[in-house]
Amino acid sequence: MKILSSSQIRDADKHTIENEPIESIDLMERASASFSKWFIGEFPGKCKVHVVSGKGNNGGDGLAVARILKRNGYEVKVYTTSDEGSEDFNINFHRLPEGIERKVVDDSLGSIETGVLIDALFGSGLDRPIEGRYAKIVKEINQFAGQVVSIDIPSGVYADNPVDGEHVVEATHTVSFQLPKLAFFMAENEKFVGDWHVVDIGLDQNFIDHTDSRIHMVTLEDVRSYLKKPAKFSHKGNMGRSMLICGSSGKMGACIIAARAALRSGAGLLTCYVPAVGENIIQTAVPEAMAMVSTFQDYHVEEANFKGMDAVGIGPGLGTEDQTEMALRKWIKQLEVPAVIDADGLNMISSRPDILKHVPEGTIFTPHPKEFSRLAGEAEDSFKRLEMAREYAKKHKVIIVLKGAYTAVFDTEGSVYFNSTGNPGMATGGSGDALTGIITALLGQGYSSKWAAIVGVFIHGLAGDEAAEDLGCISMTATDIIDYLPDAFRHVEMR
Ligand SMILES: NC(=O)C1=CN([C@@H]2O[C@H](COP(=O)(O)OP(=O)(O)OC[C@H]3O[C@@H](n4cnc5c(N)ncnc54)[C@H](O)[C@@H]3O)[C@@H](O)[C@H]2O)[C@H](O)CC1
Ligand SMILES: [K+]
Repeated sequence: MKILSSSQIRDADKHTIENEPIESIDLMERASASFSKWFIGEFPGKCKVHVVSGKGNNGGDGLAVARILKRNGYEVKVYTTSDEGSEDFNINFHRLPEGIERKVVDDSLGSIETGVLIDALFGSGLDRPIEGRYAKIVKEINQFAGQVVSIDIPSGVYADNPVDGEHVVEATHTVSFQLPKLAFFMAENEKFVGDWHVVDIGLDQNFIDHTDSRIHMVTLEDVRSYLKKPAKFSHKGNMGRSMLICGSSGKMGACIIAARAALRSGAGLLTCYVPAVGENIIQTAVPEAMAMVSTFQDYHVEEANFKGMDAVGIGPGLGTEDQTEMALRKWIKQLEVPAVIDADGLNMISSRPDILKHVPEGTIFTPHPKEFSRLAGEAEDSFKRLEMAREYAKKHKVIIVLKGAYTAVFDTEGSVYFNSTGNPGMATGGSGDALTGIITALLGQGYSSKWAAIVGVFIHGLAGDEAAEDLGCISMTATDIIDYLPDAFRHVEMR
Protein backbone atom coordinates (compact mmCIF):
# COMPACT_ATOMS: atom_id res chain seq x y z
CA MET A 1 0.00 0.00 0.00
CA LYS A 2 1.36 3.42 -0.95
CA ILE A 3 1.76 6.24 1.50
CA LEU A 4 1.16 9.61 -0.11
CA SER A 5 2.19 13.04 1.13
CA SER A 6 -0.49 15.58 2.10
CA SER A 7 -0.03 17.42 -1.17
CA GLN A 8 -0.43 14.17 -3.13
CA ILE A 9 -3.59 13.39 -1.14
CA ARG A 10 -4.88 16.88 -1.92
CA ASP A 11 -4.27 16.16 -5.61
CA ALA A 12 -6.10 12.83 -5.32
CA ASP A 13 -8.94 14.72 -3.62
CA LYS A 14 -9.08 17.30 -6.42
CA HIS A 15 -8.85 14.66 -9.13
CA THR A 16 -11.69 12.66 -7.55
CA ILE A 17 -13.89 15.77 -7.32
CA GLU A 18 -13.29 16.62 -10.99
CA ASN A 19 -13.38 13.16 -12.48
CA GLU A 20 -15.84 11.07 -10.53
CA PRO A 21 -17.33 13.71 -10.51
CA ILE A 22 -18.47 14.57 -7.01
CA GLU A 23 -19.04 17.89 -5.26
CA SER A 24 -16.47 18.68 -2.61
CA ILE A 25 -19.21 18.86 0.06
CA ASP A 26 -20.38 15.37 -0.95
CA LEU A 27 -16.85 14.01 -0.67
CA MET A 28 -16.71 15.48 2.83
CA GLU A 29 -20.02 13.77 3.56
CA ARG A 30 -18.64 10.45 2.32
CA ALA A 31 -15.50 10.85 4.44
CA SER A 32 -17.59 11.76 7.48
CA ALA A 33 -19.91 8.79 6.91
CA SER A 34 -16.89 6.45 6.75
CA PHE A 35 -15.50 7.93 9.94
CA SER A 36 -18.90 7.62 11.67
CA LYS A 37 -19.26 4.01 10.61
CA TRP A 38 -15.91 3.26 12.23
CA PHE A 39 -16.92 5.24 15.33
CA ILE A 40 -20.24 3.43 15.74
CA GLY A 41 -18.41 0.09 15.46
CA GLU A 42 -15.88 1.12 18.09
CA PHE A 43 -18.32 2.82 20.48
CA PRO A 44 -21.62 0.97 20.03
CA GLY A 45 -23.02 2.15 23.40
CA LYS A 46 -24.66 5.47 22.63
CA CYS A 47 -22.25 7.53 24.69
CA LYS A 48 -22.07 11.28 24.93
CA VAL A 49 -19.90 12.67 22.12
CA HIS A 50 -18.07 16.02 22.24
CA VAL A 51 -16.94 17.26 18.83
CA VAL A 52 -14.27 19.99 18.84
CA SER A 53 -14.11 21.65 15.42
CA GLY A 54 -11.70 24.14 13.90
CA LYS A 55 -12.74 26.28 10.94
CA GLY A 56 -11.12 24.35 8.11
CA ASN A 57 -12.31 21.22 6.34
CA ASN A 58 -11.20 19.03 9.22
CA GLY A 59 -13.65 21.06 11.32
CA GLY A 60 -16.22 20.61 8.54
CA ASP A 61 -15.77 16.84 8.82
CA GLY A 62 -16.34 17.17 12.56
CA LEU A 63 -19.65 18.97 12.04
CA ALA A 64 -20.86 16.38 9.52
CA VAL A 65 -19.83 13.59 11.89
CA ALA A 66 -21.75 15.32 14.72
CA ARG A 67 -24.90 15.31 12.59
CA ILE A 68 -24.49 11.66 11.53
CA LEU A 69 -23.84 10.47 15.07
CA LYS A 70 -26.84 12.41 16.37
CA ARG A 71 -28.98 10.68 13.74
CA ASN A 72 -27.63 7.38 15.05
CA GLY A 73 -28.79 8.04 18.57
CA TYR A 74 -25.71 9.59 20.20
CA GLU A 75 -26.01 12.62 22.43
CA VAL A 76 -23.76 15.15 20.68
CA LYS A 77 -22.31 18.48 21.70
CA VAL A 78 -20.33 20.61 19.27
CA TYR A 79 -17.63 23.14 20.17
CA THR A 80 -16.43 25.34 17.32
CA THR A 81 -13.62 27.87 17.46
CA SER A 82 -15.55 30.10 15.08
CA ASP A 83 -19.05 30.29 13.58
CA GLU A 84 -17.60 30.78 10.13
CA GLY A 85 -14.91 28.94 8.22
CA SER A 86 -14.17 27.16 4.94
CA GLU A 87 -16.99 26.83 2.43
CA ASP A 88 -17.73 23.23 3.37
CA PHE A 89 -17.43 24.06 7.08
CA ASN A 90 -20.11 26.72 6.61
CA ILE A 91 -22.46 24.34 4.79
CA ASN A 92 -22.11 21.74 7.52
CA PHE A 93 -22.48 24.37 10.23
CA HIS A 94 -25.88 25.28 8.80
CA ARG A 95 -26.79 21.62 8.44
CA LEU A 96 -26.41 21.02 12.18
CA PRO A 97 -29.82 19.83 13.32
CA GLU A 98 -31.82 20.99 16.28
CA GLY A 99 -31.05 18.93 19.32
CA ILE A 100 -27.29 19.24 19.02
CA GLU A 101 -25.98 21.49 21.70
CA ARG A 102 -23.48 23.91 20.18
CA LYS A 103 -21.02 26.34 21.62
CA VAL A 104 -18.63 28.78 19.95
CA VAL A 105 -15.55 28.75 22.16
CA ASP A 106 -12.71 31.19 22.51
CA ASP A 107 -9.97 29.47 24.51
CA SER A 108 -11.86 27.04 26.75
CA LEU A 109 -14.26 24.19 26.14
CA GLY A 110 -15.54 24.41 29.73
CA SER A 111 -15.72 21.32 31.84
CA ILE A 112 -16.25 18.04 30.02
CA GLU A 113 -16.62 15.06 32.26
CA THR A 114 -17.75 11.96 30.48
CA GLY A 115 -18.06 10.56 27.00
CA VAL A 116 -15.79 10.46 23.98
CA LEU A 117 -14.14 13.54 22.46
CA ILE A 118 -13.68 13.90 18.71
CA ASP A 119 -10.75 16.08 17.69
CA ALA A 120 -11.52 17.96 14.46
CA LEU A 121 -9.52 21.06 15.31
CA PHE A 122 -6.84 20.80 12.62
CA GLY A 123 -6.20 18.22 9.93
CA SER A 124 -3.74 18.11 7.09
CA GLY A 125 -4.05 21.89 6.64
CA LEU A 126 -1.98 22.61 9.76
CA ASP A 127 0.77 24.97 8.62
CA ARG A 128 2.31 26.30 11.85
CA PRO A 129 2.65 25.37 15.51
CA ILE A 130 -0.52 25.53 17.60
CA GLU A 131 -0.40 28.57 19.88
CA GLY A 132 -2.55 31.03 21.80
CA ARG A 133 -6.19 30.14 22.28
CA TYR A 134 -5.84 26.95 20.24
CA ALA A 135 -3.03 25.81 22.52
CA LYS A 136 -5.33 26.24 25.52
CA ILE A 137 -7.99 24.14 23.83
CA VAL A 138 -5.45 21.41 23.04
CA LYS A 139 -4.37 21.45 26.68
CA GLU A 140 -7.99 20.88 27.75
CA ILE A 141 -8.42 18.07 25.24
CA ASN A 142 -5.33 16.37 26.67
CA GLN A 143 -6.64 16.78 30.22
CA PHE A 144 -9.94 15.12 29.30
CA ALA A 145 -10.20 11.80 31.11
CA GLY A 146 -12.09 9.92 28.40
CA GLN A 147 -11.00 8.63 25.01
CA VAL A 148 -10.04 11.07 22.27
CA VAL A 149 -10.56 10.19 18.61
CA SER A 150 -8.82 12.37 16.02
CA ILE A 151 -10.31 12.81 12.59
CA ASP A 152 -7.71 12.20 9.87
CA ILE A 153 -4.69 13.20 12.01
CA PRO A 154 -4.24 14.45 15.59
CA SER A 155 -4.33 18.24 15.69
CA GLY A 156 -0.74 19.47 15.83
CA VAL A 157 0.79 16.54 13.93
CA TYR A 158 2.03 17.15 10.37
CA ALA A 159 1.56 14.27 7.94
CA ASP A 160 5.05 14.54 6.44
CA ASN A 161 7.17 16.49 8.92
CA PRO A 162 8.17 16.33 12.57
CA VAL A 163 5.98 17.98 15.17
CA ASP A 164 7.27 21.51 15.79
CA GLY A 165 5.15 22.73 18.69
CA GLU A 166 4.46 21.81 22.29
CA HIS A 167 0.70 21.68 21.90
CA VAL A 168 -0.40 18.53 20.17
CA VAL A 169 -3.50 16.42 20.72
CA GLU A 170 -2.75 13.04 22.28
CA ALA A 171 -5.36 10.80 20.71
CA THR A 172 -6.49 7.36 21.81
CA HIS A 173 -7.40 6.58 18.19
CA THR A 174 -6.67 8.32 14.92
CA VAL A 175 -8.91 7.55 11.96
CA SER A 176 -7.10 8.50 8.76
CA PHE A 177 -8.84 9.05 5.43
CA GLN A 178 -7.99 6.65 2.59
CA LEU A 179 -4.32 5.98 3.43
CA PRO A 180 -2.07 6.04 6.48
CA LYS A 181 0.21 9.02 6.91
CA LEU A 182 3.98 8.89 7.09
CA ALA A 183 3.81 10.52 10.55
CA PHE A 184 2.09 7.41 11.96
CA PHE A 185 5.27 5.36 11.48
CA MET A 186 7.51 7.65 13.51
CA ALA A 187 8.31 6.56 17.06
CA GLU A 188 8.06 10.07 18.52
CA ASN A 189 4.47 10.44 17.28
CA GLU A 190 3.18 7.30 18.97
CA LYS A 191 1.84 9.21 21.96
CA PHE A 192 -0.11 11.61 19.73
CA VAL A 193 -1.47 9.13 17.20
CA GLY A 194 -2.50 6.30 19.56
CA ASP A 195 -3.99 3.36 17.65
CA TRP A 196 -4.47 4.35 14.06
CA HIS A 197 -7.02 3.10 11.55
CA VAL A 198 -7.70 3.83 7.91
CA VAL A 199 -11.15 4.29 6.40
CA ASP A 200 -11.92 4.25 2.70
CA ILE A 201 -13.42 7.51 1.45
CA GLY A 202 -13.48 6.51 -2.21
CA LEU A 203 -10.65 8.64 -3.61
CA ASP A 204 -9.81 7.66 -7.20
CA GLN A 205 -7.79 4.42 -6.87
CA ASN A 206 -6.47 4.66 -10.39
CA PHE A 207 -5.07 8.11 -9.65
CA ILE A 208 -3.46 6.82 -6.44
CA ASP A 209 -1.99 3.84 -8.32
CA HIS A 210 -0.38 6.21 -10.80
CA THR A 211 0.94 8.64 -8.22
CA ASP A 212 4.66 8.23 -7.79
CA SER A 213 5.52 7.41 -4.21
CA ARG A 214 8.62 5.78 -2.82
CA ILE A 215 7.01 5.12 0.56
CA HIS A 216 4.97 1.97 1.10
CA MET A 217 3.33 0.00 3.85
CA VAL A 218 3.64 -3.76 3.44
CA THR A 219 0.33 -5.58 3.73
CA LEU A 220 -0.60 -9.25 4.03
CA GLU A 221 -1.66 -9.20 0.37
CA ASP A 222 1.76 -7.90 -0.73
CA VAL A 223 3.54 -10.67 1.15
CA ARG A 224 1.05 -13.27 -0.01
CA SER A 225 1.76 -12.40 -3.62
CA TYR A 226 5.53 -12.73 -3.11
CA LEU A 227 5.61 -15.85 -0.96
CA LYS A 228 7.17 -18.73 -2.87
CA LYS A 229 5.32 -22.00 -2.52
CA PRO A 230 7.52 -25.11 -2.35
CA ALA A 231 7.23 -26.95 -5.66
CA LYS A 232 5.98 -30.52 -5.66
CA PHE A 233 9.35 -31.82 -6.70
CA SER A 234 11.42 -29.75 -4.33
CA HIS A 235 14.04 -31.50 -2.23
CA LYS A 236 16.39 -30.30 0.47
CA GLY A 237 19.05 -29.46 -2.09
CA ASN A 238 16.94 -26.95 -3.98
CA MET A 239 15.38 -25.32 -0.93
CA GLY A 240 18.68 -23.50 -0.48
CA ARG A 241 22.02 -24.19 1.09
CA SER A 242 22.48 -21.57 3.73
CA MET A 243 25.26 -20.78 6.13
CA LEU A 244 25.15 -18.87 9.37
CA ILE A 245 28.46 -17.49 10.60
CA CYS A 246 27.79 -16.98 14.24
CA GLY A 247 28.69 -17.56 17.84
CA SER A 248 31.48 -16.98 20.30
CA SER A 249 32.06 -18.10 23.87
CA GLY A 250 29.03 -17.03 25.94
CA LYS A 251 27.01 -16.01 22.88
CA MET A 252 26.09 -19.37 21.34
CA GLY A 253 22.41 -18.74 22.15
CA ALA A 254 22.25 -16.20 19.32
CA CYS A 255 23.49 -18.87 16.96
CA ILE A 256 20.92 -21.41 18.10
CA ILE A 257 18.09 -18.93 17.72
CA ALA A 258 19.19 -17.87 14.23
CA ALA A 259 19.61 -21.50 13.16
CA ARG A 260 16.22 -22.61 14.46
CA ALA A 261 14.53 -19.63 12.82
CA ALA A 262 16.24 -20.42 9.51
CA LEU A 263 15.06 -24.05 9.65
CA ARG A 264 11.49 -22.97 10.45
CA SER A 265 11.66 -20.63 7.45
CA GLY A 266 12.29 -23.36 4.94
CA ALA A 267 16.10 -23.57 4.81
CA GLY A 268 16.85 -26.81 2.99
CA LEU A 269 20.39 -27.42 4.20
CA LEU A 270 21.79 -25.29 6.95
CA THR A 271 25.40 -25.08 8.04
CA CYS A 272 26.43 -23.18 11.14
CA TYR A 273 30.04 -22.04 11.09
CA VAL A 274 31.06 -21.70 14.74
CA PRO A 275 34.23 -21.44 16.84
CA ALA A 276 35.24 -24.70 18.54
CA VAL A 277 33.42 -23.79 21.75
CA GLY A 278 30.16 -23.97 19.83
CA GLU A 279 30.43 -27.38 18.20
CA ASN A 280 28.72 -29.51 20.83
CA ILE A 281 26.28 -26.77 21.65
CA ILE A 282 24.97 -26.28 18.13
CA GLN A 283 24.99 -29.98 17.27
CA THR A 284 22.96 -30.77 20.36
CA ALA A 285 20.60 -27.83 20.30
CA VAL A 286 19.96 -27.84 16.54
CA PRO A 287 20.45 -31.39 15.27
CA GLU A 288 19.02 -30.49 11.85
CA ALA A 289 21.94 -28.15 11.17
CA MET A 290 25.44 -29.14 10.13
CA ALA A 291 28.34 -27.62 11.99
CA MET A 292 31.48 -26.30 10.41
CA VAL A 293 33.97 -25.70 13.15
CA SER A 294 36.80 -23.23 13.28
CA THR A 295 40.00 -24.32 15.02
CA PHE A 296 40.06 -21.47 17.49
CA GLN A 297 38.22 -22.05 20.73
CA ASP A 298 36.40 -18.90 21.77
CA TYR A 299 35.69 -16.74 18.74
CA HIS A 300 36.04 -16.57 15.01
CA VAL A 301 39.50 -15.87 13.63
CA GLU A 302 39.54 -17.67 10.29
CA GLU A 303 38.36 -17.45 6.76
CA ALA A 304 35.22 -19.42 5.96
CA ASN A 305 34.53 -21.30 2.79
CA PHE A 306 31.27 -20.39 1.10
CA LYS A 307 31.61 -22.88 -1.75
CA GLY A 308 28.26 -24.38 -2.68
CA MET A 309 26.29 -21.97 -0.51
CA ASP A 310 23.28 -20.04 -1.77
CA ALA A 311 23.12 -17.53 1.07
CA VAL A 312 25.05 -16.44 4.11
CA GLY A 313 23.98 -14.81 7.37
CA ILE A 314 26.73 -13.13 9.35
CA GLY A 315 26.51 -11.72 12.84
CA PRO A 316 24.54 -13.46 15.58
CA GLY A 317 26.74 -13.73 18.66
CA LEU A 318 30.03 -13.08 16.86
CA GLY A 319 31.49 -10.69 19.39
CA THR A 320 33.79 -7.89 18.26
CA GLU A 321 37.31 -9.22 18.93
CA ASP A 322 39.99 -7.71 16.69
CA GLN A 323 40.68 -11.06 15.09
CA THR A 324 37.00 -11.64 14.41
CA GLU A 325 36.96 -8.28 12.69
CA MET A 326 39.86 -9.39 10.51
CA ALA A 327 37.95 -12.57 9.73
CA LEU A 328 34.85 -10.54 8.87
CA ARG A 329 36.90 -8.54 6.39
CA LYS A 330 37.95 -11.79 4.68
CA TRP A 331 34.41 -13.18 4.65
CA ILE A 332 33.06 -10.02 3.08
CA LYS A 333 35.79 -9.92 0.44
CA GLN A 334 34.99 -13.43 -0.73
CA LEU A 335 31.20 -13.08 -0.61
CA GLU A 336 29.71 -14.10 -3.93
CA VAL A 337 26.28 -15.09 -2.69
CA PRO A 338 23.51 -12.97 -1.18
CA ALA A 339 24.14 -12.15 2.45
CA VAL A 340 22.62 -10.58 5.51
CA ILE A 341 24.80 -8.90 8.12
CA ASP A 342 23.52 -8.23 11.62
CA ALA A 343 24.45 -7.17 15.12
CA ASP A 344 28.19 -7.54 15.88
CA GLY A 345 28.86 -7.83 12.15
CA LEU A 346 27.44 -4.32 11.73
CA ASN A 347 29.21 -2.98 14.79
CA MET A 348 32.52 -4.11 13.35
CA ILE A 349 31.72 -2.45 10.03
CA SER A 350 30.90 0.76 11.94
CA SER A 351 34.27 0.81 13.62
CA ARG A 352 36.09 0.01 10.35
CA PRO A 353 34.01 1.71 7.64
CA ASP A 354 36.62 0.91 4.99
CA ILE A 355 35.18 -2.63 4.98
CA LEU A 356 32.08 -1.11 3.39
CA LYS A 357 33.64 -0.79 -0.03
CA HIS A 358 33.97 -4.58 -0.21
CA VAL A 359 30.34 -5.27 0.68
CA PRO A 360 28.64 -6.64 -2.45
CA GLU A 361 25.65 -4.80 -3.90
CA GLY A 362 22.33 -5.92 -2.44
CA THR A 363 23.76 -7.16 0.86
CA ILE A 364 21.22 -6.76 3.67
CA PHE A 365 22.10 -4.85 6.86
CA THR A 366 19.68 -5.19 9.77
CA PRO A 367 20.51 -2.45 12.30
CA HIS A 368 18.34 -1.20 15.15
CA PRO A 369 18.41 2.62 15.48
CA LYS A 370 21.49 2.61 17.72
CA GLU A 371 23.43 0.33 15.36
CA PHE A 372 22.28 2.51 12.47
CA SER A 373 23.59 5.64 14.14
CA ARG A 374 26.94 3.89 14.61
CA LEU A 375 26.92 3.17 10.88
CA ALA A 376 25.64 6.47 9.55
CA GLY A 377 25.64 9.02 12.38
CA GLU A 378 23.05 10.37 14.82
CA ALA A 379 19.71 11.53 13.47
CA GLU A 380 17.79 14.40 15.06
CA ASP A 381 14.43 12.68 14.66
CA SER A 382 12.81 9.74 12.92
CA PHE A 383 12.03 11.73 9.77
CA LYS A 384 15.72 12.63 9.42
CA ARG A 385 16.72 9.03 10.18
CA LEU A 386 14.44 7.90 7.38
CA GLU A 387 16.20 10.21 4.94
CA MET A 388 19.61 9.13 6.22
CA ALA A 389 18.79 5.44 5.83
CA ARG A 390 17.42 6.06 2.35
CA GLU A 391 20.62 7.88 1.34
CA TYR A 392 22.85 5.27 2.98
CA ALA A 393 21.12 2.40 1.18
CA LYS A 394 21.36 4.21 -2.16
CA LYS A 395 24.96 5.29 -1.70
CA HIS A 396 26.33 1.94 -0.53
CA LYS A 397 23.92 -0.14 -2.62
CA VAL A 398 22.80 -2.16 0.40
CA ILE A 399 19.33 -3.06 1.68
CA ILE A 400 18.81 -1.50 5.09
CA VAL A 401 16.38 -3.12 7.50
CA LEU A 402 15.95 -0.43 10.15
CA LYS A 403 14.42 -2.23 13.10
CA GLY A 404 11.82 -0.59 15.32
CA ALA A 405 8.11 -0.59 16.11
CA TYR A 406 7.59 -0.19 12.37
CA THR A 407 10.64 -1.85 10.89
CA ALA A 408 11.46 -0.16 7.58
CA VAL A 409 13.19 -1.80 4.62
CA PHE A 410 15.11 0.58 2.33
CA ASP A 411 16.05 -0.69 -1.12
CA THR A 412 18.98 0.50 -3.20
CA GLU A 413 16.76 2.69 -5.41
CA GLY A 414 15.42 4.98 -2.69
CA SER A 415 12.15 3.23 -1.83
CA VAL A 416 11.10 2.43 1.71
CA TYR A 417 8.68 -0.28 2.90
CA PHE A 418 7.19 0.00 6.39
CA ASN A 419 6.23 -3.25 8.03
CA SER A 420 2.75 -3.60 9.50
CA THR A 421 3.21 -6.59 11.84
CA GLY A 422 4.92 -6.99 15.20
CA ASN A 423 4.40 -5.79 18.76
CA PRO A 424 6.35 -4.44 21.74
CA GLY A 425 6.85 -7.99 23.09
CA MET A 426 9.35 -8.53 20.29
CA ALA A 427 11.81 -6.08 21.77
CA THR A 428 13.47 -8.99 23.57
CA GLY A 429 16.94 -10.55 23.45
CA GLY A 430 17.38 -12.83 20.45
CA SER A 431 14.52 -11.39 18.43
CA GLY A 432 17.00 -9.88 15.93
CA ASP A 433 18.91 -13.16 15.67
CA ALA A 434 15.67 -14.89 14.71
CA LEU A 435 15.14 -12.28 11.98
CA THR A 436 18.65 -12.88 10.62
CA GLY A 437 17.91 -16.61 10.45
CA ILE A 438 14.61 -16.06 8.65
CA ILE A 439 16.12 -13.69 6.07
CA THR A 440 19.09 -16.01 5.46
CA ALA A 441 16.71 -18.91 4.76
CA LEU A 442 14.64 -16.81 2.35
CA LEU A 443 17.76 -15.62 0.51
CA GLY A 444 18.80 -19.25 0.17
CA GLN A 445 15.46 -20.08 -1.44
CA GLY A 446 16.03 -17.54 -4.18
CA TYR A 447 14.12 -14.49 -2.95
CA SER A 448 15.70 -11.22 -4.16
CA SER A 449 17.49 -9.37 -1.37
CA LYS A 450 14.77 -6.76 -1.22
CA TRP A 451 11.92 -9.25 -0.96
CA ALA A 452 13.79 -11.57 1.39
CA ALA A 453 14.05 -8.57 3.71
CA ILE A 454 10.44 -7.41 3.28
CA VAL A 455 8.90 -10.89 3.55
CA GLY A 456 11.27 -11.88 6.39
CA VAL A 457 10.41 -8.81 8.46
CA PHE A 458 6.69 -9.31 7.89
CA ILE A 459 6.74 -13.02 8.81
CA HIS A 460 8.91 -12.33 11.88
CA GLY A 461 6.39 -9.71 13.07
CA LEU A 462 3.43 -11.93 12.29
CA ALA A 463 4.93 -14.83 14.27
CA GLY A 464 5.47 -12.37 17.11
CA ASP A 465 1.83 -11.27 16.89
CA GLU A 466 0.59 -14.86 16.98
CA ALA A 467 2.87 -15.57 19.95
CA ALA A 468 1.68 -12.44 21.77
CA GLU A 469 -1.94 -13.46 21.29
CA ASP A 470 -1.37 -16.72 23.17
CA LEU A 471 1.38 -15.76 25.58
CA GLY A 472 1.11 -11.99 26.01
CA CYS A 473 3.74 -9.37 25.21
CA ILE A 474 5.44 -9.54 28.59
CA SER A 475 6.22 -13.25 28.66
CA MET A 476 7.06 -13.98 25.06
CA THR A 477 10.66 -14.77 24.13
CA ALA A 478 12.61 -15.04 20.89
CA THR A 479 12.16 -18.82 21.01
CA ASP A 480 8.40 -18.26 21.10
CA ILE A 481 8.67 -16.17 17.93
CA ILE A 482 10.35 -19.17 16.27
CA ASP A 483 7.71 -21.55 17.63
CA TYR A 484 5.01 -19.46 15.98
CA LEU A 485 6.74 -19.21 12.59
CA PRO A 486 4.73 -22.18 11.24
CA ASP A 487 1.48 -20.37 12.13
CA ALA A 488 2.75 -17.20 10.49
CA PHE A 489 3.72 -18.93 7.24
CA ARG A 490 0.40 -20.78 7.18
CA HIS A 491 -1.47 -17.53 7.76
CA VAL A 492 0.23 -15.97 4.73
CA GLU A 493 -0.27 -19.07 2.60
CA MET A 494 -3.99 -19.26 3.34
CA ARG A 495 -6.18 -17.90 0.57
N1 LIG B 1 -8.95 13.95 0.61
C1 LIG B 1 -9.13 13.97 1.86
O1 LIG B 1 -8.40 13.34 2.58
C2 LIG B 1 -10.22 14.78 2.38
C3 LIG B 1 -9.98 15.52 3.49
N2 LIG B 1 -10.89 16.25 4.12
C4 LIG B 1 -10.53 16.89 5.36
O2 LIG B 1 -9.89 18.11 5.11
C5 LIG B 1 -8.81 18.27 5.98
C6 LIG B 1 -7.90 19.33 5.51
O3 LIG B 1 -8.65 20.52 5.49
P1 LIG B 1 -8.03 21.98 5.35
O4 LIG B 1 -9.16 22.92 5.30
O5 LIG B 1 -7.09 21.97 4.24
O6 LIG B 1 -7.19 22.15 6.67
P2 LIG B 1 -7.54 22.13 8.24
O7 LIG B 1 -8.93 21.76 8.50
O8 LIG B 1 -6.49 21.31 8.85
O9 LIG B 1 -7.38 23.64 8.74
C7 LIG B 1 -6.84 24.63 7.99
C8 LIG B 1 -7.20 26.00 8.59
O10 LIG B 1 -6.54 26.18 9.80
C9 LIG B 1 -5.57 27.24 9.69
N3 LIG B 1 -4.39 26.84 10.45
C10 LIG B 1 -3.45 25.96 10.10
N4 LIG B 1 -2.55 25.80 11.10
C11 LIG B 1 -2.98 26.61 12.11
C12 LIG B 1 -2.49 26.90 13.41
N5 LIG B 1 -1.41 26.28 13.88
N6 LIG B 1 -3.13 27.76 14.18
C13 LIG B 1 -4.25 28.37 13.73
N7 LIG B 1 -4.78 28.15 12.50
C14 LIG B 1 -4.14 27.28 11.71
C15 LIG B 1 -5.34 27.41 8.22
O11 LIG B 1 -4.91 28.69 7.92
C16 LIG B 1 -6.74 27.09 7.68
O12 LIG B 1 -7.59 28.18 7.86
C17 LIG B 1 -8.27 16.90 6.10
O13 LIG B 1 -7.42 16.71 7.20
C18 LIG B 1 -9.55 16.10 6.22
O14 LIG B 1 -10.00 16.08 7.55
C19 LIG B 1 -12.22 16.37 3.49
O15 LIG B 1 -13.22 16.63 4.33
C20 LIG B 1 -12.58 15.12 2.70
C21 LIG B 1 -11.54 14.80 1.71
K1 LIG C 1 -7.83 16.37 13.73
